[in-house]
Amino acid sequence: MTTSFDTDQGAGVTAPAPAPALAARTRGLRKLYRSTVAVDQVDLDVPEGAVLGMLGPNGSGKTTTIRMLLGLVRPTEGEVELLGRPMPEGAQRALPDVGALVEGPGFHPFLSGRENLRRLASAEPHLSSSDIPTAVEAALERVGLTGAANRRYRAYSLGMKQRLGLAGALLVPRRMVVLDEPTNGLDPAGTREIRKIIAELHADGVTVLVSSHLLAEVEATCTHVAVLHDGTVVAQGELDELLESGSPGLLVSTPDGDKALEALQAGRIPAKLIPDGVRADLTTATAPQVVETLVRGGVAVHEVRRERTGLEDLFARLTQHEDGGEGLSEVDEVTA
Ligand SMILES: Nc1ncnc2c1ncn2[C@@H]1O[C@H](COP(=O)(O)OP(=O)(O)OP(=O)(O)O)[C@@H](O)[C@H]1O
Repeated sequence: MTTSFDTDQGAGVTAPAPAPALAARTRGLRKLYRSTVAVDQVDLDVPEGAVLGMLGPNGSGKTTTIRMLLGLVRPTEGEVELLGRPMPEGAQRALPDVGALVEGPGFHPFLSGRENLRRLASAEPHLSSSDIPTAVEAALERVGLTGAANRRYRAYSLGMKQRLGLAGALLVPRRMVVLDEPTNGLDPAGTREIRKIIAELHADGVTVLVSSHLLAEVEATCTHVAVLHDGTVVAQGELDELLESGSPGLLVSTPDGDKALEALQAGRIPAKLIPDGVRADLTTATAPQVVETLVRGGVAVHEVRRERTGLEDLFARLTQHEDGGEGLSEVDEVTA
């Protein structure tokens, strides 16, 4: 099942909204490793300015998709477009505007963090050599590595290596930043810093694509989400819409609970009493119909909001294995 939220939903009532500009898109993307299908028929849309969380259990194809987006892996079939350029052919034009933190960045083990970053900076087409020292120091500062900048890379902890990779992604202002499991190996303070950096990038209008198997991380930082399972996208869209779509309930706060229940029942809308009002079922009625029914029935409606599914429930439902197991391990659930 693929749940997508096209902007032209509801066409026929009003003119369809223009499709959002996409910072990245894939169509019919497929990657085979011998007989292993790593990614299958993936149509991914990354709207410009979004923070899109790519969620999926281990082995669901997140890293392979990201690698194909960045032109690091050639698709077996399908199309990839990054900042309007076909990949991997357009890599030279697209990549200078894309900062990426992907597994195993090629840092030199015997050079310090700072020296590694300087080497990386010298390969940045958007950075003149006179600006390299300032850009390197700013990036080190931003990821909290200034104090450890003179230590050799091989002496870095996993978290420090992640931070250095992130510093590389942030050396120059980018149009898009792609982060594959950025909080891997980071302690809670490091995780919070990553969230802050993602929020800053978002505020600056940068598109962020971040893969994660940590639901809380995605729920806290992302505007959009794409859920992968066994190499396919099983849901994608705005996070809020996705969460609301999972639960067809409208929560109505009212001091007239009994009266509200009576009015809804008379209107054949299934409902039940909840502590501060009623919950109306939206499988047969729309939210405006519920409100209209209540107002016509003389019910004082104080507040109306859609019931939201937790991302954890939604994710479990979408990635449930046929054997009944869920996509998350116990460790993940504890960490999330
Ligand atoms: N280089 C490769 N050679 C062979 N198989 C691969 C290779 N890279 C990935 N795969 C396989 O493709 C599938 C998808 O892997 P991928 O790393 O993209 O998933 P993922 O969602 O990023 O997983 P994780 O969260 O564990 O990093 C897995 O079955 C994996 O074993």
